[in-house]
Amino acid sequence: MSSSFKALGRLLRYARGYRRTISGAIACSVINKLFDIAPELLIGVAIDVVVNQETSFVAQLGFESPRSQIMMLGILTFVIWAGESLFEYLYQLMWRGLSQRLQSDLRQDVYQHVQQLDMSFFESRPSGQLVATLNDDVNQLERFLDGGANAIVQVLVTVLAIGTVFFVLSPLIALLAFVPVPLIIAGAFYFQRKASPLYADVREKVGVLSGRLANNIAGIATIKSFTAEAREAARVRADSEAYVEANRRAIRMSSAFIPVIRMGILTGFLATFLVGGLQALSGELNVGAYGVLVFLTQRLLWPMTGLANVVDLFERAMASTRRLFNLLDTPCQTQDQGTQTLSAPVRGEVILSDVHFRYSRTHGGIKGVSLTIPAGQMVALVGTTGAGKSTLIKLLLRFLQPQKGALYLDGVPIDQLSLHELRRHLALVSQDVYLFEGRIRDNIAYGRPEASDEEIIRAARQAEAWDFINALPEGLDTLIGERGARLSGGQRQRLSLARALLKDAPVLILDEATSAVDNETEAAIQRSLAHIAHGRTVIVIAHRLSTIVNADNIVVLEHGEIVEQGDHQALLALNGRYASQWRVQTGHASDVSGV
Ligand SMILES: Nc1ncnc2c1ncn2[C@@H]1O[C@H](COP(=O)(O)OP(=O)(O)OP(=O)(O)O)[C@@H](O)[C@H]1O
Repeated sequence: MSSSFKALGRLLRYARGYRRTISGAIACSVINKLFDIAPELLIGVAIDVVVNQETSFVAQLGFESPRSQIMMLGILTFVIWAGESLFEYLYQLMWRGLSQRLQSDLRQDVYQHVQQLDMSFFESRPSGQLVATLNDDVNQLERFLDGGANAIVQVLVTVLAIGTVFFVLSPLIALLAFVPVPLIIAGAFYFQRKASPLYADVREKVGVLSGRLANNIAGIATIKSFTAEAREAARVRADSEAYVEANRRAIRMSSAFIPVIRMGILTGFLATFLVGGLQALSGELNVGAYGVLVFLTQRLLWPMTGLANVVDLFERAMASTRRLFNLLDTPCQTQDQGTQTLSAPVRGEVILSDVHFRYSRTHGGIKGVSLTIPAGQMVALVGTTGAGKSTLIKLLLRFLQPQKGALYLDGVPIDQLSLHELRRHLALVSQDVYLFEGRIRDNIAYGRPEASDEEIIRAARQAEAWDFINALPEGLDTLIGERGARLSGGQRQRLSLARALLKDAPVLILDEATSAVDNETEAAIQRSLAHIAHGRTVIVIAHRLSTIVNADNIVVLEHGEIVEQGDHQALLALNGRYASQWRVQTGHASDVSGV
């Protein structure tokens, strides 16, 4: 329970900027509720007018004739109903407006924070879970603010306002009618305490389910090719059932609440009804006051049945709020505090000095790599799978932080540069090409949205992508589908190369750009490599050694360490791991130990 109020406190602090709207919304809810219970008072006053006529309560206010008293009550009734409607309109407008603003702010803030988080954060959880938090959890909060917040305010006003009327009219009956109130409130909090972990569980389960769905839809080709549909359907069923079960436990708890509350209400109502009736009969209590008390007991106690729903909404919303703030509180390991800038023109010299990095989960990584890549050179990283090639690239991009050693760009330690300053000088064609849904033009221009068509076409030509783009009926305006689904693998590779080239960074990094493509694309990339290497530093991770024979330096990695380096001829002459792998790949295999 306390954690829910903590979450609420946090939410209120977050919503500081909306303090005026919140106060306005609360004020409108309060006024609306006061108007809402006023007609019951008027009924009592009307009964009093009819029974007591010239000696009635209204007569004492100066309206002597019973007719003028009734007319006055009619006008008052009109004003009260009109006021109630007006303030209902206003509080709806304010609460809903607030809910829209807050949900949008929170979603944007959480998204912006999540975007800054380290790659390891994304590797350690299913993306669907994040999407669930950004969508479902934000929506829960919206639902609470749309209705729940107003309901809480109005229940409080009801108790206070009706309580005051009761004590004025008959303190004895007030006591009797109010006996169930603490019980009901205690019951609501008891229920809330029990329900809280159940709702946390519901949110958890929905996250798992969304994660599974998103993963499966993304991996649908794999599922189909392994004919694993039945197995996946069973897993989705299990997750979906777990969600149903978690909800069922929460529902069982919330459903028990209302019948219990109703019995409490009955006690209060009966007490007012019987004791008040007897007092009215004996003349101790005014008939009108008796009417008011009987009506108001209902108005007091019935809304409390709604308390269960409100607490329900509140709990769900606070479970979601906690998840959102947890994301917002997730610290970013990669410090972006560098303030140095590189002096122009950036040459693109990269130096690694005794760099160590170990992944905590797999103990893979790199150990003590020192390497100088002079500006303008092409360096190839080769080595067996898992040797640490991609890890080196991630360290250079500062997706990872070295545990020891340092990396330099143009002589400046890269952690002294802001991430923006560092990354704008590095262009990456990554292992898994990611294209965005949209037009070819926007994908190529992703790094420089302001690029002209001429520049886009030049980059496409350099990446040997222009021929196929030009052959498409809609050319650069062709929509390529999610992740570029309407293009071939080779075309996707070429587009991502064009995208990197258009960025025109002094350092170009190609991570296995040639391993997953057809021979023609490989040849095309090889041709463009020779062309694009001109005037910039190129770091290539290659599996096909034929693509990098012209590299200035070929670095062979094994188990995270450099074991050989030199140009193609030098490495062949060394007759070590590179030479043996070269023989395997060119068909002169006498030794099959892989590089
Ligand atoms: N995110 C990660 N978390 C934990 N361990 C990792 C992670 N990424 C890579 N590793 C481990 O670190 C080692 C080096 O991986 P890396 O991806 O750098 O190899 P690579 O040389 O690029 O391999 P490949 O050529 O197959 O892509 C491997 O043993 C791998 O299991």
